[in-house]
Amino acid sequence: MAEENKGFFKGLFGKLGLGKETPPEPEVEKKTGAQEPVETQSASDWARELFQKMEEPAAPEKAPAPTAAEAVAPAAAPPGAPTAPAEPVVPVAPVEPSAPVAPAAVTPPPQAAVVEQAKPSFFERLKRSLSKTHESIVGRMDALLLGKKQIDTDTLEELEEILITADIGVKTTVDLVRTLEQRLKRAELQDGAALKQALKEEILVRLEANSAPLVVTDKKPFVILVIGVNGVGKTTTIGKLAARYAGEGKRVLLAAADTFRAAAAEQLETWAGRVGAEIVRHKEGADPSAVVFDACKAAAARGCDVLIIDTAGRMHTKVNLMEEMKKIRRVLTREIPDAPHETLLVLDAATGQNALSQAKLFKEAADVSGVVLTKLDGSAKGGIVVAVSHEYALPVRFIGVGEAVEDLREFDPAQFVEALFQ
Ligand SMILES: Nc1nc2c(ncn2[C@@H]2O[C@H](COP(=O)(O)OP(=O)(O)OP(=O)(O)O)[C@@H](O)[C@H]2O)c(=O)[nH]1
Repeated sequence: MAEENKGFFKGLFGKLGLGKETPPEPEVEKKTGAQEPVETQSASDWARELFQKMEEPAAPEKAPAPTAAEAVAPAAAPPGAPTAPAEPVVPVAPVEPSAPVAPAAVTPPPQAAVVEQAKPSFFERLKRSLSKTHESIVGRMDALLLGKKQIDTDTLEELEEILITADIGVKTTVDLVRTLEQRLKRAELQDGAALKQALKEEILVRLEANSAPLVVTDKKPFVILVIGVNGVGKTTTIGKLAARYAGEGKRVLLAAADTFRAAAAEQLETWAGRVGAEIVRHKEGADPSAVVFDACKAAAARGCDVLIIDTAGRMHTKVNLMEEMKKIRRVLTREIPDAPHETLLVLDAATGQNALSQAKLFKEAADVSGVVLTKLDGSAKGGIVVAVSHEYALPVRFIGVGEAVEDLREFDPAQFVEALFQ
């Protein structure tokens, strides 16, 4: 399913005109959700159903067997799919058109087998996503400890090197190793197993110290400003968040303030239609602040619960970034005095140290209040989660482990560490 989606996404959102930065032109056309209504009801019902399923506790062992409908319902249609999600289709044996068939004659599909293959628990998927990171930390640690009778300071020095090269970050690694040295002095690290357990505990302590979920309060609208350089997965993350909140029954409005690229607004519009959200967008090249202004007005007029603002990620220098952010915030606070309620920085975990540099730049320039780490799936650089959280004291709100809508999950430090070490 993920592979299928990948191909679909690539085809649909190919980077048309990427890097093409046209100068802002006077705003000519405006398009809002009001002018082009979306089938809000059915799509949000679909999102609600999906997220109800997602919020079932992730069992490390085995997921409970879903119902017959779940067994055949599509997990997530790719963006661009019809707005109204398809009804679950229960496959039945083909019949002759003229031959009347009694209902009892319909043979149910072999559900259990389909379900087991189609729906691994989120923990299982997380574990799979972190397998390369597991290899780069735990795998190398196992090789280091192989045949070692006792743990000494040399072992910890070698562990230090492993952690630094696994993108845990220099500052966090030094802090971790110092703590392990103290535990060694207290004779707490008798063997390799004790060292591994101690490292796991210390990583968890550091993740938990800065961990906090994103709480969407009843402020109307609750404004989430989404920032990050281009290509990290901002738009996709916004789509997934919109699906989450629409699934909770909230009225969601998206603001397409990434006006540099027409495809960005189109991509967002596709997500809006798909998950039952509304959208405010202007023409390519329009002033992002004008989009924000219109979106604030629309959100207030329509009584929206959540307003999510997509921004362009082409602000390469700190000065540019600060100027652009100041402008957007000025417009925002004029309309909604305490907004944004969350400034969410999206980072691509696969970029490792680069993501860490972005966290530094954006934290200094843009008042970040939470982080989303995307593309943990298949990356060996998952250690960056620990570095971002500990080094910059930024709460990781969500992690992305794939392109599908259910692949964005609230960050749970204990679950993350467990999946990493298992
Ligand atoms: N494997 C994987 N791919 C992801 C994840 N999140 C986003 N992507 C993919 O990353 C690519 C870029 O995502 P976008 O949402 O377009 O990124 P963006 O930051 O909005 O990019 P611009 O619009 O160019 O600024 C898309 O192909 C997404 O499907 C994730 O968690 N895992």
